[in-house]
Amino acid sequence: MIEMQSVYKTYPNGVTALNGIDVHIAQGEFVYVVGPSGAGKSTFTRLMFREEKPTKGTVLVNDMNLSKLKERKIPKLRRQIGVVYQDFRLLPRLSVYENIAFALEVIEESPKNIRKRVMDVLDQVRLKNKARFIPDELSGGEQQRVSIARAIVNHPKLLIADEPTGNLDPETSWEIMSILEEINASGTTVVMATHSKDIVDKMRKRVIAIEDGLVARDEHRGDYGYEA
Ligand SMILES: Nc1ncnc2c1ncn2[C@@H]1O[C@H](COP(=O)(O)OP(=O)(O)OP(=O)(O)O)[C@@H](O)[C@H]1O
Repeated sequence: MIEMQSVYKTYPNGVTALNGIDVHIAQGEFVYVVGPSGAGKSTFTRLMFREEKPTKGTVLVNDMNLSKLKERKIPKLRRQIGVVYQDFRLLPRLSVYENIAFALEVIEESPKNIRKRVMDVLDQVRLKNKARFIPDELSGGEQQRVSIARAIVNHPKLLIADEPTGNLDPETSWEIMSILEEINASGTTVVMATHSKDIVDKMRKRVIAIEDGLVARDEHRGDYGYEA
């Protein structure tokens, strides 16, 4: 599902964030990406949905070669990938329902399908009763659940989460993790960058550690490996 071969990324300001990454992630895996601040974790995940382009090397996602992907093909790639950020990134003036429906309206789904899909994902993230609320009326954990619902409403094969629990307290973080686990159990590949030792050590999944732009460790049922 994701293949990186000798991937380098140097930003225009001269900072080299990735320094020769080789990684293979199979469909259905759950992968934590860990490592010190500034090690290249976000850059690594941003390459997967063509938010960034590699300076050198090959990035394949769902059999698409992202190094060669034409601009006009990017929407097709993004429809297969859901992305969740630390800061939720919801549209503040739209309701919960509208924030999620928006992702389907842009791909011209029928109104009937949109309604069904939005209500299904709201059920999945346990927020059906808050469909009419606006983001400001929700707790941080609820906002993150809306952003997860928005990310999965299209049935993506891949869900990328960049520190999804970074702004949340431990209890709320566990709610988010149980939802991500359910999504993964239904067959979606999940790649999650995190600084949470607690979560990584308890959930025991594949751990890819990035240090200085290189894969320093890649273990199945790995641990966080750094001090909290
Ligand atoms: N858009 C950008 N332009 C220039 N340099 C960048 C950009 N994004 C990241 N960098 C630099 O690339 C390096 C890797 O950053 P990245 O955000 O990938 O690390 P990270 O491991 O995700 O860090 P953190 O855990 O703090 O989020 C850092 O030195 C950072 O300053």
